[in-house]
Amino acid sequence: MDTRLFVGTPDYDHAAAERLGVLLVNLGSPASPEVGAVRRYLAEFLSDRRVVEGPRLPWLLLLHGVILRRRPGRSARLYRSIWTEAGAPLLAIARRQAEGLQRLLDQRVKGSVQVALGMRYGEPSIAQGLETLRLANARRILILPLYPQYSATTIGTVFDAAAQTLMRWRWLPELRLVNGYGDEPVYIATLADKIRAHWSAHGQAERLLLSFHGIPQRYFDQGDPYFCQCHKTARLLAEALGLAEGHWALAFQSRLGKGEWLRPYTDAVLSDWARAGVKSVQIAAPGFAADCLETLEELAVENRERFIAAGGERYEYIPCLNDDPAHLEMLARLVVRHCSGWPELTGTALDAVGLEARAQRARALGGR
Ligand SMILES: C=CC1=C(C)c2cc3[nH]c(cc4nc(cc5[nH]c(cc1n2)c(C)c5CCC(=O)O)C(CCC(=O)O)=C4C)c(C)c3C=C
Ligand SMILES: [Fe+2]
Ligand SMILES: [Fe+2]
Repeated sequence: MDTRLFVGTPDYDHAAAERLGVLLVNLGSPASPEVGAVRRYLAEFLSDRRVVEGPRLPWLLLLHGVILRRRPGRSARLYRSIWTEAGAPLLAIARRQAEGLQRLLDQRVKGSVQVALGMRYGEPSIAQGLETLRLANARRILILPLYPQYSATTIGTVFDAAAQTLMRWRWLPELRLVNGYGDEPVYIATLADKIRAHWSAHGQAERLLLSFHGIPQRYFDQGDPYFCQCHKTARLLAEALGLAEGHWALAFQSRLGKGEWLRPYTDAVLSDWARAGVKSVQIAAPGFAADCLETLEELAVENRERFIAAGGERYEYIPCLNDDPAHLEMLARLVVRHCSGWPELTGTALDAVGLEARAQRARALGGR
């Protein structure tokens, strides 16, 4: 453990090149699909006040007395069903995203950018990612949470964790935080291309369901913009795909506990559709940048069973953008736009890409 009050670099090399740091962040996964590791992960996740608000003491008693005794067993079984040779899918994909983004930026910025990975829960942590950037002499840092829509439960808590580390740095970097990108024309276009490619390969189902992770309804009532941002992403995507009203819907998945969460619920919509005679559906998750337990198990397996049991016949899950080249290109463009004006980009080919992306955005917004 570092016992210094503030972490500094007394042997700083004044001749060393300054770099631009990009901290790519996602939620994180347990270290292994075993019950103990899942319990540690859930304990960290569900102790986060941004995730579970409300009176502290009753919640901690419930969490440690009941939830952390029961849930890890069930969650571990589900994690085992999706675990890969490279580990948890979310983390394995995040590593490939970070490597791919580094490659793309290297081609264009000639080594002055360092990409690091930080997971909000588990490892590599946000503190470890920031330390990598500090040691790389990143004097400017862009934090890029891989959450297209803002919620206090996701991007809010990423900021908290980064701030907690930076509070101990003697020499702070310049900082920027990407606060969601779910309405960026380049994001919508990349998603639309992915869905159209699926249609070309498999044909189009009767309906498309756009499923987002839910949050408790009362967070929305108290001002969390997540619900509205999900609706905006879904509307823009449906428009880009030319989908008529009635051929698509938005729903929220992954609720936890007995309280009200954002509606409509994904599982209920699928059952209603099947009972109403809809035979084929495709389902995509535009709120997830990488496949994970919530998509690979809940969407691809659990909800399929529900739809078929209720009378549906054809159910296809369309994977997330993951490390698709088009996704990495989109992320590179996002980095460039958000780092606009920072010295590492000035006068480079990337700056030109940034200007073009801004012009594209202005055209898209002007057209609506
Ligand atoms: C009160 C609980 C939870 C809130 C609020 C919440 C919001 C939220 N989560 C994501 C993205 C992901 N969540 C994932 C797993 C997951 N989520 C919760 C609880 C809340 N999430 C739990 C307990 C779990 C763990 C799995 C389980 O036991 O069910 C994941 C997948 C992680 C993985 O390892 O694959 C993601 C991704 C968002 C975007 C969000 C709010 C907008
Ligand atoms: Fe979650
Ligand atoms: Fe789930």
